[in-house]
Amino acid sequence: MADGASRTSPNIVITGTPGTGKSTHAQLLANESPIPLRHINVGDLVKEKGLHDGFDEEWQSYSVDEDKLLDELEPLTAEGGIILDWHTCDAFPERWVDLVVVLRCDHTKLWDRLEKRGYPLKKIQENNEAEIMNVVIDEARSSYAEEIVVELQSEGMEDLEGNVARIVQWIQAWQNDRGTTG
Ligand SMILES: Nc1ncnc2c1ncn2[C@@H]1O[C@H](COP(=O)(O)OP(=O)(O)O)[C@@H](O)[C@H]1O
Repeated sequence: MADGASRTSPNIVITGTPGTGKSTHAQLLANESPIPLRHINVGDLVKEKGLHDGFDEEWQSYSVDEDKLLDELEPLTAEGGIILDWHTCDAFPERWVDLVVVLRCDHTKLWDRLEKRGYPLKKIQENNEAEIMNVVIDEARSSYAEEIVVELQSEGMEDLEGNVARIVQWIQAWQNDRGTTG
């Protein structure tokens, strides 16, 4: 069974309330990483591969079939070098994951981002409240070892660039620790 010790590239989860900047971070990280990383937008994968039990009109979201999702992701994560971009993280087994980045954003900024995205008011309120109530960071801390969970602010471009530079440094250190560089 593949675990962190057998991977030559790390698997990185980028999580956070919708609108905190997961996809933006994941794309920049995939571009700037010293090793090839594949960005998987889990929400898009669920839609493309039909890994759900239908669309919930009230909440404007898919009811994800987690068993199907995990079966789809298992062989990909076994190889390593994956960025998992999703608004929740506790479904992913600990053995898959080397680093969990939880993005945070001031709730008024988040509200504006979600409004621009055209979300219905109910969905904006739900997500805004989740950010205020620390839902995703609490979930990450209760699902993974403390030392692999990193909480980062994502409010401006300087945050984005600094966060990605920090994750790149972490990747280099991860490789050095395992003697997989060069
Ligand atoms: N650190 C940041 N600085 C400025 N704008 C950001 C930042 N992070 C995200 N955004 C903007 O917020 C919006 C939502 O970002 P996105 O990456 O799609 O979020 P998520 O994947 O978490 O739903 C986008 O318009 C993006 O450009």
